[in-house]
Amino acid sequence: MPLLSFEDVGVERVAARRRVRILDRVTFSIESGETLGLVGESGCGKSTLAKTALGLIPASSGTIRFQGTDVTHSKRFTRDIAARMQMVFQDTGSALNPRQTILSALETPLAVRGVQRAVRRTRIAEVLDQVRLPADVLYRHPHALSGGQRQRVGIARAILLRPDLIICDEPISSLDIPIQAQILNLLTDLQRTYGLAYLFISHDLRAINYLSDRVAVMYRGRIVEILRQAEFRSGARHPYTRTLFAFVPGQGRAQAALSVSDPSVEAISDAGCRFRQRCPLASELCHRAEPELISIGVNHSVACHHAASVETPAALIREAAE
Ligand SMILES: Nc1ncnc2c1ncn2[C@@H]1O[C@H](COP(=O)(O)OP(=O)(O)OP(=O)(O)O)[C@@H](O)[C@H]1O
Repeated sequence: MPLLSFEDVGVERVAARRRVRILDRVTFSIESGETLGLVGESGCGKSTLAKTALGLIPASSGTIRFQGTDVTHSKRFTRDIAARMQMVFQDTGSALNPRQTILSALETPLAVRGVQRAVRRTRIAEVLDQVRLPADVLYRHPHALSGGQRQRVGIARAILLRPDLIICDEPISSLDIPIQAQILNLLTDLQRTYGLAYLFISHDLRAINYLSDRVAVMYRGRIVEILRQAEFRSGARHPYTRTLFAFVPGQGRAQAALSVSDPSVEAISDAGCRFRQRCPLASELCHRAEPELISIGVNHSVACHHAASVETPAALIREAAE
């Protein structure tokens, strides 16, 4: 049984008095202890997906299950499930209350669950040690800490209740490069200690590659490909996934492809493939019908009419070498 699963999940919001579809038939699952990387350009719906998983944004359609329990509607989102699914945010500053000391930020989730004071203090000392923060941070306020230290506090708070899944939404993008590497290593160590699963959302393809077992690629509100990390670079079938790595090894242009923001939401309601305007393979069929996300192998699904016929980057590289 997967830890978390989305089946055909849709999210609609009202913007400028119009209903817009932000997530469209999103389907994926995360197994216990694995890391699913989620990548896609700005505005494609990654944060919305994260908040929907946590019950913070209601799904308009589809089914969300956590360890087999249907949690699509927030009423089913019990305190127990909320404890087992935690989040680490991008913005280390606003994720913590500026008026609260770190001790109070870490004590509150335990106190509301009725954990005794002495047990709370022992657990807080334990998680501080695990995120490699000195005990004196407890008496400071968030503004007195560096960005990296604040993110460690965010991670400490996320592991306090021993969750099964942590959703990390761009957890390193506001940090300096050396600190980013430390946080990635910390996440890896904690995964081993707790048997954690991560949904790891990032624009940083190197971070995605470093941490993920599988990678889900999102484009304008839909998951267009899911594949094993080992195949992300060389076995991708969707033309959008392939553009992400079209310019390796420098990766600069790939990052540019990820930061393009053209989520013109109206286009989502069109009948055809949402990537067709940017796709070198677009055919008449792509203009007419939206491709479904279908399995094309072990741990590999793709939503492209031409997935079976296109050469993978690995094949193209081999061809060029011959
Ligand atoms: N409350 C809302 N009402 C209407 N539209 C919204 C709302 N929240 C987000 N959107 C729109 O939904 C789309 C997806 O937003 P979301 O923040 O999930 O994208 P993202 O992939 O996380 O982007 P980024 O990488 O920049 O954080 C965007 O076009 C955004 O403008």
